[in-house]
Amino acid sequence: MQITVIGAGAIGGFFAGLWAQAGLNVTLLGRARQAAEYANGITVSDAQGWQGHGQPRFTSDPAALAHADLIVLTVKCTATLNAAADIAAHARAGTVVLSLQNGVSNATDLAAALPDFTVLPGMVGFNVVPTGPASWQKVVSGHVKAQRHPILDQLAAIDIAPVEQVADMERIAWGKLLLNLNNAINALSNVPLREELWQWHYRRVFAAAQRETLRVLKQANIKPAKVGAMSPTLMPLFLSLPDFIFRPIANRLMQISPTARTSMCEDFAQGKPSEIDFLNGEVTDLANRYGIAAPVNHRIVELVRDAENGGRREWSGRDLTRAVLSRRK
Ligand SMILES: NC(=O)C1=CN([C@@H]2O[C@H](COP(=O)(O)OP(=O)(O)OC[C@H]3O[C@@H](n4cnc5c(N)ncnc54)[C@H](OP(=O)(O)O)[C@@H]3O)[C@@H](O)[C@H]2O)C=CC1
Ligand SMILES: CC(C)(CO)C(=O)C(=O)O
Repeated sequence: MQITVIGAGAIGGFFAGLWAQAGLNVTLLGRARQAAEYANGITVSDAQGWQGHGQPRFTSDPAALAHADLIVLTVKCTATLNAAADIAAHARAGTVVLSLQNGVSNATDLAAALPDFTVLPGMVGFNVVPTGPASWQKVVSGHVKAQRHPILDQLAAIDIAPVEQVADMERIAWGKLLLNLNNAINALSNVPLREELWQWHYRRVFAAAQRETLRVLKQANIKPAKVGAMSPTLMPLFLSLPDFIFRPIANRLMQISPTARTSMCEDFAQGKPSEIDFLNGEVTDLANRYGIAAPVNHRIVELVRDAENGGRREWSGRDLTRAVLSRRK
């Protein structure tokens, strides 16, 4: 049974290393420039002190997809269709493709591009950061979930990040998207996740984006699942609490290491296009389809696009609140 992970970044590097150290047969399909970095395997760890080392095969040749029994896609949403073209060109028809990406539309897009393959949506509920070359650490508590399929049984019992199989991923994907509404705020703040969430002004913007999204989802009759420590409807209330109440409760509910940053913050740092269209952009698209306004998410999309085009990147909580919330009407 061969697993090929496409994308040797944070999520791909972490899972390829984790699964290889657990004894699974793993190939990591990355870019040619990454070959030297991954030549001696991958160190994986968590923030509680666990550490392991795995040695997946590294290749930058998509022809290697011909040997895969399970393909795990860990590229950014902006790269999904290019990766799908590689899969269509090289992998065997019928191969299972698991998307471990954020957003709600990757699996649908993949299924449309790969009609002869079995596509499974998946969700990674935690954050991964580099701790050195070919060295990845899980720095936020959380789970991995995926659409049920027998081929995933081999990933179910792996410590640190077991893959839980579920019957319906749509509600879970929307539950995760509610958390990912913070990715843009974190990127625009340009401070680590914990430092950002510890500030009421940033949380106000996050809560407003969530409230608006919950209203849109209600119209669309989508009931987002609980993905983090709290139900989706309680989250905006919790985020709106003053710091002196929020911080001690948050400390008990979630582990966020001081180095954690959202993946969009990393995109900004590396000058890569962000996934904004697949996160807050999904909300504004859905709102448009139902003829309702989503000014908070709309404004956040605008600010991220502006930052990507050279505009302001380091927003204080107060300035961001003013820029997003004062123009709501
Ligand atoms: N980072 C995190 O902690 C979390 C990320 N996620 C989600 O997981 C997904 C992956 O994110 P992340 O790991 O951070 O992304 P990264 O940008 O760190 O890694 C993606 C890698 O895939 C490479 N890539 C893109 N297309 C191909 C291709 N066709 N063949 C081979 N390699 C390719 C990219 O190379 P290049 O840059 O050259 O294109 C890059 O090295 C995203 O949807 C993200 O939102 C979910 C939870 C947490
Ligand atoms: C941080 C986390 C886990 C939730 O926002 C994430 O999904 C990301 O960084 O993209």
